[in-house]
Amino acid sequence: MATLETKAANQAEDFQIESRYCYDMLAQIKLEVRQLKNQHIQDSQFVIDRFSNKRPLNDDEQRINVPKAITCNESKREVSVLQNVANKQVDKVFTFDKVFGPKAQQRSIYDQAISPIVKEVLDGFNCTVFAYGHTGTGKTYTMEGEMSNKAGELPAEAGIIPRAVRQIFDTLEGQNADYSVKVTFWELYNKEITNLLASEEPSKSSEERQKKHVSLMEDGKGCVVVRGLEEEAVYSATDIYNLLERGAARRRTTDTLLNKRSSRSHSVFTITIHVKEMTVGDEELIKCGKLNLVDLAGSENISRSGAREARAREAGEINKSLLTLGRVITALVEHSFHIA
Ligand SMILES: Nc1ncnc2c1ncn2[C@@H]1O[C@H](COP(=O)(O)OP(=O)(O)OP(=O)(O)O)[C@@H](O)[C@H]1O
Repeated sequence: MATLETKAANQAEDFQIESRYCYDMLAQIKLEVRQLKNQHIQDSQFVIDRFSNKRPLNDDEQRINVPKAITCNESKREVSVLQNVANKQVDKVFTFDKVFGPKAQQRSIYDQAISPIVKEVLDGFNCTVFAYGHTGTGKTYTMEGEMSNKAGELPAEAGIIPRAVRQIFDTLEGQNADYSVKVTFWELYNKEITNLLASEEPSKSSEERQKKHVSLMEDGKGCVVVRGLEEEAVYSATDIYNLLERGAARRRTTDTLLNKRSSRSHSVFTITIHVKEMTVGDEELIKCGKLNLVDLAGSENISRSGAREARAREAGEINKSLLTLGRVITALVEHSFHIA
């Protein structure tokens, strides 16, 4: 009899295929939701862009000659999943807003897919970028990559988060703006939220630390807030890189058959920017934009990842939450009032 976890895993997989999210060991899907909402726009509107990014084969995969599972056609914006059914090649073709092949560099993905979103955040919009995909496909690499080198320069392998941070500070400083920037970084593991930026309290046991409750609540205005999560004020890109390094090192990861350092949690890094605008008369206008950068835990085929017992339960939780997220996004796209 199928366990609840296995059912959730199977449902998640079916969902991914049915809802045209092509998934595969080698394919990484980035899904981004931009919520256009600020002081001047009352109605919020959602724009969904889907990007597909295929990572290159790693050394182990090349050594054992892993067969090609997908191909990308960047100009046609298509990803084909290669399938052989009863000795017949029956490929499935998926179309995206933009497809990045295995040779795509971190910089080009950022410039084409993310930089326009960061500009909107600086204009006072709230935007969210999700990295979504099968385990081991490069979500954390794309979101974090290499943070920054000692000289504070961006290395070629820097991912979306360090690049977004750099763009935000370069723009604000270039405009000579009167601004403040705050960040939060937290992870959702099973049903527990952990503040990844909490200061170290070596005297306290992990049990005691967990008692400091951080929980998801509704604020009564239809918005979700994370209660107990303190925002950290930051004054430079380097401040954020230091915090990020501390936070990223605390994320729960484990060794699976599909990824040596697999993230077992969803992580959410949020940058909130307040910019003082010109004043008219006595009125002072503050522009506020928020950028959420979400690195989701990998959707997982439990048998292929080698997960057992607690790990299989954990994978079940991951798949269940991804399934729910998928349903929420589908409901937003269809402007439904209810989530099926
Ligand atoms: N474009 C790329 N170029 C080179 N190496 C990559 C690329 N994408 C991913 N990798 C490497 O592949 C491995 C798996 O990537 P990563 O940990 O980012 O996957 P993930 O999707 O976050 O997995 P999980 O869901 O299990 O956490 C890492 O060693 C990473 O450095």
